[in-house]
Amino acid sequence: MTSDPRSAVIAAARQFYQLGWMVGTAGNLSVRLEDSSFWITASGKQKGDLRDRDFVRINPNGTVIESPNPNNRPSAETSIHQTIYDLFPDVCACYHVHSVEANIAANFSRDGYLPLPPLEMIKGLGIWQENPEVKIPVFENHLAVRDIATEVRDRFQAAPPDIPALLIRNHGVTVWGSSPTVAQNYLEIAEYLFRYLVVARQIT
Ligand SMILES: CSCCC(=O)C(=O)COP(=O)(O)O
Ligand SMILES: [Zn+2]
Repeated sequence: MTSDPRSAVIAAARQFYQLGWMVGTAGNLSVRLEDSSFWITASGKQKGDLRDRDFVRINPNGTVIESPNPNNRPSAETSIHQTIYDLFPDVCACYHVHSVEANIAANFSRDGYLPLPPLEMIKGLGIWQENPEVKIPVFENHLAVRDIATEVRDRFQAAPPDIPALLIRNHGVTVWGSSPTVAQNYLEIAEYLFRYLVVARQIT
């Protein structure tokens, strides 16, 4: 029997919380199951000590199909996860966090993209090029999260992203991968690159 994939998400959330990326209930993490439904963190949960009961299971059309606690509401940002799973059939985990560095770095963007530094770490995002010119898409933050999700869908259908990540300005980063471990690695690399950009601006 395979273990419940929520355990990997709970461990990741604890680490991200300790890194200061999920303070004050910020962020939401999801994992997709074989039947295409996905578990997502319930809205407003403290992310440092999640339990299996702190999730909601969503079917691909966005409706709740399982809630271990009747008081749980799906993450307010479920529509973004739903959009990513719909656009990318091989994706099994989608992680969204709020770091200080991501919010500063997003403001270095131009014309809806943030160029990333050509560091060796880029290989960890699946780009194996000499002096890679990689950019992360940056979306405006909207009070109506569905508007962000619609913009993500429209833009990615027209131009798929270089890397499995997007930024929402003054909000945070979202990454996705083929498993919780892959998504965690992508998130750690993205945050490393944001930190690099912020520090580089300070010393150059
Ligand atoms: C203090 S976090 C504000 C909402 C947000 O951006 C977020 O990531 C958490 O929302 P959720 O509904 O998933 O708790
Ligand atoms: Zn958020």
